[in-house]
Amino acid sequence: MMDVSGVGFPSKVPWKKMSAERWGFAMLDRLVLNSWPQVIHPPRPPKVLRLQELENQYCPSRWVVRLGAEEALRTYSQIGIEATTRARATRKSLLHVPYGDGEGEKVDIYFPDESSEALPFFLFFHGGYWQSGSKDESAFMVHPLTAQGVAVVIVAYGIAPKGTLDHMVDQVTRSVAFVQKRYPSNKGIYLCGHSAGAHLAAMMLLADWTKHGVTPNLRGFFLVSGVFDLEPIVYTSQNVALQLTLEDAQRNSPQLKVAQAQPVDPTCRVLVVVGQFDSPEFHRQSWEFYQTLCQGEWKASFEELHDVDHFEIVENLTQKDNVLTQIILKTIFQ
Ligand SMILES: N[C@@H](CC(=O)c1ccccc1NC=O)C(=O)O
Repeated sequence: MMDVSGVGFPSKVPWKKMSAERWGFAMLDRLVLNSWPQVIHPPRPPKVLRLQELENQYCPSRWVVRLGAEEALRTYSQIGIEATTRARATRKSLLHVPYGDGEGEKVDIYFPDESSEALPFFLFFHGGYWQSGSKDESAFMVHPLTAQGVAVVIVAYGIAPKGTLDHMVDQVTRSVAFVQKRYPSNKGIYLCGHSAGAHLAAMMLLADWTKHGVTPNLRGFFLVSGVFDLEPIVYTSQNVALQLTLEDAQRNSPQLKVAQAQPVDPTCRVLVVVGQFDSPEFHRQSWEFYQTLCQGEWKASFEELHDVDHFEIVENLTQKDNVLTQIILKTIFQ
């Protein structure tokens, strides 16, 4: 018998909705990943099977239970486009504002009705495995947040294969510094990222602001269904466009570095949140990152959101009475 007693699993995954075959693979994969690179007994399964399962774990659309994978991706994109069209038509905004000289280094800023600049600023970094998505389809949360007096900034960054991950991290750092410089009387800067965007937001926990001539007034992080240890990504098809070496992946893994980093402001909140229907690997990534934050001096919390998958978790930010929208507003106005 395999000893699975050490295989910690922090959350309620929808086992009932998951086929026995998927459950078996998921468990097998946890055993392999948790013991990687040591040899485990009984012998490891054939390499091809492990790679297939890794691929599966890191393909969020395959874990959507309410829709087929392609339809889930289409719906996500459609809701993002609709929310962005509505935000641009109904909110006061500054669109395509450059935060740097590089191609595509632009932000869209959406404002509440009041004309003050002494507002909380909420920056959003979209997902898409650092190789898809754009600010032009990612203004999900603009309506409910601006309605409550929060300025929302949707950030564009140069995706792969043109952009490298190191460059994306640098761009995101400059976008945060830009907002602080442009709105020095802000009432707090809050960073939110989804999936790959949560990784980019988490890298800001490690940023060296001295190089940027400003220390942003960072008051909170919302890391939604993120990837914080990039090593497994190297072995998936996502790496065809990304071309990460193991060293690139380690250098850009907040999971490996955040325990040693010092918060600029120890009262800054870090919320790690994952959807109930995210894959076991996504649950592991979020839970382990949260645990590591707790070992350091970060004021971290963890939420598993009931009855949502990798895409609904962000789609629902279009709604004011959604649980995550309410958590965000409570954190900002506590
Ligand atoms: N090709 C991926 C797409 C994906 O992962 C994704 C798409 C939109 C927003 C976030 C995503 N995941 C991580 O960044 C999939 O099929 O799930």
